[in-house]
Amino acid sequence: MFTALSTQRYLKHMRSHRYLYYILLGNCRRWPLTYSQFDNATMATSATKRCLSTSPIREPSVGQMDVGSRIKRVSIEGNIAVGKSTFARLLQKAGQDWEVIPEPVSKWQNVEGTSQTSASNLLDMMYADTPRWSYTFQTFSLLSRLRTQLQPPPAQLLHSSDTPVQVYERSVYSDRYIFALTMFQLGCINATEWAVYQDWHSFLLEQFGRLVQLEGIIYLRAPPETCMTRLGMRGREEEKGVKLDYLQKLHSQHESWLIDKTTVLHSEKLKQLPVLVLDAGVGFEKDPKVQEMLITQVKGFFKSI
Ligand SMILES: Nc1ncnc2c1ncn2[C@@H]1O[C@H](COP(=O)(O)OP(=O)(O)O)[C@@H](O)[C@H]1O
Ligand SMILES: Nc1nc2c(ncn2[C@H]2C[C@H](O)[C@@H](COP(=O)(O)O)O2)c(=O)[nH]1
Repeated sequence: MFTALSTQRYLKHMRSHRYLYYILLGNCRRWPLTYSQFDNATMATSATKRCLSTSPIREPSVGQMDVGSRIKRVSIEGNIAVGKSTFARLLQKAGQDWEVIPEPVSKWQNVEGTSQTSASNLLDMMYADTPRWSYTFQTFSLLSRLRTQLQPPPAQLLHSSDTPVQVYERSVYSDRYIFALTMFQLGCINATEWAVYQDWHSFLLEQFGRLVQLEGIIYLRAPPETCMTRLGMRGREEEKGVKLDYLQKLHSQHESWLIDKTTVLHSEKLKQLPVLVLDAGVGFEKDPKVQEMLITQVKGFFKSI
């Protein structure tokens, strides 16, 4: 994460960004919980303690930073219902040195209200009236992804002797280059909203610099028709109106960004990011042999980046 920064430069960087960092991370809530925290009941207590803690954010100590600099960060990208969460759970089970952090969908489904207002389901609102709510949705999804990517690694990764990796389900990059861009191209975000969103995005990423950079991307690739079938199987209430042509559009957007490299990106580093393309069309859920093959590819990729 901080490979090119010396400890001193890193400390200076953290100090100069402390204000923004505190605003975004608030009172040290790890948000959202990781898959291992979801899955492993024995970790629930410590996860809850971490989430409820009102102590300052978990900034790594100087000693931790040397180890922290070894931690790699990778995002899992792919179409809606391609199997990212399923694959993420598989990764979490396979690697003790991997922390897999889910997409904060539940936060979008339950935007906290105030004393005067009740909570709202922004995901539902976005699908129900896409032109009205897309810009609001993108600003909130960007903020929540930024929070996710800024979470310092847990101690277990800092003390790892192997290849520690933080794996995010989607990223601030897919927020812009897949969804916000698609919404703009579909006319659901107007030119002014698109300009404002991009300005925010560029500014925040510039401010946070290396803290939100990735070392690699895993692209789960499958035909949109497969995703449509899986979306139906999952049966998420808010997605009932999603049509195949929307998934086809998102598929093309992923292909332009990660395969054809024709998407106009704001950073050279992002263009050079290594991408592991995995065939997610195969049914790996109940096939231990396919799972093993996928994990082997992922391990090789993590070592290579
Ligand atoms: N490789 C796969 N083969 C068959 N079904 C899958 C596969 N991966 C996921 N699924 C199923 O597809 C649906 C969507 O998967 P999910 O992991 O929630 O997708 P995503 O996180 O990409 O939206 C779920 O019902 C899941 O059980
Ligand atoms: N308009 C947007 N929709 C988004 C974005 N990120 C996720 N989503 C939607 C797509 C799904 O309905 C749901 C969760 O995604 P999964 O692929 O994990 O099932 O949220 C976004 O940035 N913009």
